[in-house]
Amino acid sequence: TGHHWGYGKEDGPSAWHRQYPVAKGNRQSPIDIIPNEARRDSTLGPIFLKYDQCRSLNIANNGHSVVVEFDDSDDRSVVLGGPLDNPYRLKQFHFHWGGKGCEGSEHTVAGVGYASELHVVHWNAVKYKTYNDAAAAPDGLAVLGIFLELGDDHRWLHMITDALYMVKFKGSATDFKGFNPKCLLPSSLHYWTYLGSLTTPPLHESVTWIVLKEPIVVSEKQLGMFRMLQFNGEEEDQRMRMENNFRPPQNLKERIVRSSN
Ligand SMILES: Cc1cc(=S)c(O)co1
Ligand SMILES: [Zn+2]
Repeated sequence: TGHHWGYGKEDGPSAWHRQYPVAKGNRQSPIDIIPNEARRDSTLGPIFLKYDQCRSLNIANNGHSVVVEFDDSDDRSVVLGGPLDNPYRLKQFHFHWGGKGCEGSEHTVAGVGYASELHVVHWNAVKYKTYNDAAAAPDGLAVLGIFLELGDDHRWLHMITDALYMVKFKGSATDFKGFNPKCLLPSSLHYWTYLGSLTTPPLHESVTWIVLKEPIVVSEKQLGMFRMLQFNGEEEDQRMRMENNFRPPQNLKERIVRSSN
């Protein structure tokens, strides 16, 4: 009920602080990553993505993005290593993108954005009993950020774009079994890491960000399929194309970004 947040003029990122004051906090995301200012940290090991036993469940339109959810009832699929003190359980992944031909990533690199950004969300089930507890804790979440740049068709992205017509409207969902996000990774797992937040309300400052340096390549045609999604529900008479669902970079404040070797 009541006025919900969105990406429009009245309800977009510049207005979120009214209902979510943490929007002006000290560890907000995304940020502009400046490679030359990132601290190379030899104590930062590689990250490991153990996704072989992952079990995808469904794909849904939540009115803000398209989300693929996983069975997180055990430690079958986790991310570990790098800046993380223990394994974090795979929960969901979703995307942020721009309008046709425009930038739509959330993190930028030396002021330059990409066409889109994939977020793979994991939670600390070692320290927290539920995802919701973890989502509100300073070391509760680990989100892998992967940039999408425009070029040739991505060999596997069609598995997602082929399903988008089933989740056109807010509140729609459909079965989505047997999808392994490993197929959406670039060849290198070199990364930048820093302490930040969710990039959508409630903007909890609970995320250890791991942003991969190497983008994956998708075609304008494939990315255009995401823009067939709508922010609105089927019953709403105001049709709003789902695009530009990204938050702009936030103040780094007293943080440093570290770089894997
Ligand atoms: C949990 C979660 C994380 C991100 S980054 C997002 O955009 C929405 O929900
Ligand atoms: Zn996100």
